[in-house]
Amino acid sequence: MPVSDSVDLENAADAAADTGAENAAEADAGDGSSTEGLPINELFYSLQGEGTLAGVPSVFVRTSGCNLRCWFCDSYHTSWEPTHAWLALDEILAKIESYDADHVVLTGGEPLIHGESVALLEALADRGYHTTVETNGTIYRDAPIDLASVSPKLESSTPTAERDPSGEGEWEARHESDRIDMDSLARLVENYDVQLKFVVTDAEDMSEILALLDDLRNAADVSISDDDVLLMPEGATRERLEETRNRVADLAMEYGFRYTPRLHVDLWNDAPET
Ligand SMILES: C[S@@+](CC[C@H](N)C(=O)[O-])C[C@H]1O[C@@H](n2cnc3c(N)ncnc32)[C@H](O)[C@@H]1O
Ligand SMILES: Nc1nc2[nH]cc(C(=O)O)c2c(=O)[nH]1
Ligand code: SF4
Ligand SMILES: [Mg+2]
Repeated sequence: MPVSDSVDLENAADAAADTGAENAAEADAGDGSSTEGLPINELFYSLQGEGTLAGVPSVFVRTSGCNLRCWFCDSYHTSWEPTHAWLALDEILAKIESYDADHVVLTGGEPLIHGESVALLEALADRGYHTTVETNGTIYRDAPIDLASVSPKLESSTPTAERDPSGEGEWEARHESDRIDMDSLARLVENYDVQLKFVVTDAEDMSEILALLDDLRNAADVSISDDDVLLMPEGATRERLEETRNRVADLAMEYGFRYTPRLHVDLWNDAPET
């Protein structure tokens, strides 16, 4: 169900030169109070494809800019080569309200690098929407979030020179040092309903997931159920998912975690606005 009424990227010429997180974050006054709107890469209506709400019709708001660079990022034009239109909150809300949906998914890029995401979430809560935020878990913000869909990044996401999609590993060290922030993860699980959604390629990812869960259970003063831990196969295309999904399903059964499909990839492959 790709949607025709997508955001206008034609005015984004300046923004296209943007390196991502740095410039996008400049719009944030640093105290979560920026008023410049948000850099929007796409805004569309689809089915939630991942996690415990898979299958729920939802409006997706995809901000641009990210503080990490996963080599496998399925949203290349929000991270490695960001493009976006700057939209005022009113414009974003009007587009969301043009769809007949109760659920809104705020994603990116990394939506929580933008202070203005808080204002958007507050406006959505005022209007009665259920909000999911898809986040890499490195940034905590206080906002009305119904489901924090947190996807901590494993070592297997790091863009080494061999895996870098657009360079020779320039982001490797920064990604590796920033990908886990235990304090932010603990605050997220303490303050929100959370699903922890790990992108898994093979069995080598599992020891890191177990160690991270141990650390997080020690750091947070709430309990974390294995039911809230989801294994998601790595793959931005149907072809790639064919290689990973059964392996990951077997790992979910072996370790007693949930498996989540990537419904949108099954349905629409890697088409934009799906
Ligand atoms: C593009 S990210 C945006 C939100 C946030 N930056 C994050 O990573 O959680 C949305 C979701 O897609 C997942 N993802 C990105 N690329 C993927 C891939 N190639 N295979 C499986 N999941 C992927 C992320 O882990 C995250 O759960
Ligand atoms: N259909 C659909 N479901 C999704 N759930 C999380 C997504 C994301 O990119 O954050 C996503 C997405 O891009 N499409
Ligand atoms: S953290 Fe999310 S948006 Fe950023 S590069 Fe990784 S998958 Fe892409
Ligand atoms: Mg996606």
